[in-house]
Amino acid sequence: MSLTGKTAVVTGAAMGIGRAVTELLLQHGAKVALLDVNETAGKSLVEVLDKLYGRERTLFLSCDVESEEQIKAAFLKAAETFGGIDILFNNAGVLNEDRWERTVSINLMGVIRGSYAALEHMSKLSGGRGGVIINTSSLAGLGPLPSCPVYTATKHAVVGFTRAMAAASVASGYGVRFNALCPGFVQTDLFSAIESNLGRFAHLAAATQQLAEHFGLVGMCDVAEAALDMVTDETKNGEVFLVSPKRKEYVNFPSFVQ
Ligand SMILES: NC(=O)C1=CN([C@@H]2O[C@H](COP(=O)(O)OP(=O)(O)OC[C@H]3O[C@@H](n4cnc5c(N)ncnc54)[C@H](O)[C@@H]3O)[C@@H](O)[C@H]2O)C=CC1
Ligand SMILES: CC/C=C\CC(=O)/C=C/C=C\C=C\C=C\[C@@H](O)[C@@H](O)C/C=C\CCC(=O)O
Repeated sequence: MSLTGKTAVVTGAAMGIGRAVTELLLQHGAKVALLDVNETAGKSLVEVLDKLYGRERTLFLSCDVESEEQIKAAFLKAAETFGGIDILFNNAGVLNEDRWERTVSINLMGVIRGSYAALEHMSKLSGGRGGVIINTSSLAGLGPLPSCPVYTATKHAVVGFTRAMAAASVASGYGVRFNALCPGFVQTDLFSAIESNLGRFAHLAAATQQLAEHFGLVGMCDVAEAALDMVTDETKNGEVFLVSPKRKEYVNFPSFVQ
């Protein structure tokens, strides 16, 4: 799948992994609607991107993925501006074990809200032209992090939701692929703020720091390239891409259907 002329929506696009994916999508010819709750960061990034790629290929929309209303409005504006939506990257996420309901609302419910709102524009059953949705999970979506059980739960749930939606899409004829991205530790603001966000598990911060040292940091470019692979390879549906310093691979899950 060529990205030239395609329209992508990226949530949490203003910083970190979302910014890296946004820039890679633009480099490959896509138009990108950048959605983020951080208006200052979003607007200053778009100023930079406009100089590199032209004003007609980017659009910043202030959007809190905790709000279905804001998601729907942003997706409608993106579709009206660029003539439809082909790619959605549900990337916005936080790690906060103290404010754990908000963590669930953003990391899991935000992915569900975004996926369902995007299908209104992307599904072939509702006049869309199909496409692909990439949901950002984590290596913590494949194995537990004792220092952040709620974050772990949201990321495991994103994997399960993505794989189920991939099957539902085939069975329903949406024409929309669903894949999950599972990065290891990446040097971003989220990663930098871990120790102050572990809440009742703050006493486990050292163990998590040791785990990060054990795994090492994965490069932002490697993460973005993995996301791009799941976008452009039209054979990928229901796939989970693990990206850590030592492993860049699609995960094989056991089948329990006898
Ligand atoms: N940094 C890491 O080690 C890893 C991060 N991830 C995941 O990658 C995704 C991006 O995280 P990072 O780039 O590391 O974090 P980051 O903190 O650098 O960027 C997150 C972006 O999401 C935005 N955001 C936060 N809450 C939002 C909301 N309610 N609505 C809209 N935008 C919102 C922030 O303003 C920010 O621009 C998250 O889902 C995170 O769980 C996954 C694996 C590893
Ligand atoms: C703390 C989260 C930091 C950044 C966000 C993120 O999603 C990063 C995830 C990176 C790696 C996750 C690794 C998960 C590993 C698990 O499968 C188990 O191997 C960990 C088991 C024990 C951890 C030891 C401990 O923390 O006590």
